Amino acid sequence: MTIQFYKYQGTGNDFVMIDDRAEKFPAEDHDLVKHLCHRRFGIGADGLILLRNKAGYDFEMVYFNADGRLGSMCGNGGRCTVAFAKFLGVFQDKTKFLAADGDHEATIERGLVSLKMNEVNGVECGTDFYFMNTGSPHYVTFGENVAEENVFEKGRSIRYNDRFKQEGTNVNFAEMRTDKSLYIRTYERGVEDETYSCGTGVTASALAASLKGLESPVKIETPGGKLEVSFKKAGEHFTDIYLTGPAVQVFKGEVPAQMVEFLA
Ligand SMILES: N[C@H](CCC[C@H](N)C(=O)O)C(=O)O
Repeated sequence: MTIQFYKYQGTGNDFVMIDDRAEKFPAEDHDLVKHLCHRRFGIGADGLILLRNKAGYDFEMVYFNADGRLGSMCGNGGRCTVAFAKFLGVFQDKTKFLAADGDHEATIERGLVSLKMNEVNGVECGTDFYFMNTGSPHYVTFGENVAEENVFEKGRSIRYNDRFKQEGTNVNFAEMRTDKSLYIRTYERGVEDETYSCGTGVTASALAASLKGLESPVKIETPGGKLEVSFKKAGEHFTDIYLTGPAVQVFKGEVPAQMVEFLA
């Protein structure tokens, strides 16, 4: 069996994207997913996404982290899957799809995908951090000179501390700039490294920043590009959360049968 795939990136968060409407992909083979995501032995990606049919929805997004395990929600991956669905002709103007954390709606305008995220009910406010679930768990810490931060070392030490080592967490380092925009770098669980951008992390950081006084919409820059997060806020209850930014098809290809068999 060969595997046809596309490669997408959303602000540098990159994904192997597979049209699996025929449900042929061996999704239980986590080693295969891990190999396909490997940057030396495979295609190379932060995650792998299957687009599948789902009754009552335009499609379902099934997301795996680069470590091969089924993931929770992925904001940039969600935006890329919407762009892929549009490319495949699965929807026209507005789409409704199912992801790991439930229903999502999205639109595409001038190449920018606007993805509705799940409501956030409650944020843990620590002494020097915020912790919340935006579809995936996110620890957010604010600082200065985030460009110089050792995101890998510090992020990893938080992700593997006593509190988080079991379930894991993503760790975001955010800087509030004088123009009220945010600069964010993220250590991602499941990739276990810094990625160029993390959609659910950018969303969590924008909501955390709103508790420090920033108003919607929040403009964000990550090492991989620019995003925007808008929302409605009532205390620590957030609704109508939209993550907006580019999602780009980079190339398409085929994993040959002997490689799939070798990996299996
Ligand atoms: N890159 C993703 C985050 C994936 C979350 C995943 N790394 C986890 O929580 O296990 C995003 O754009 O939202």
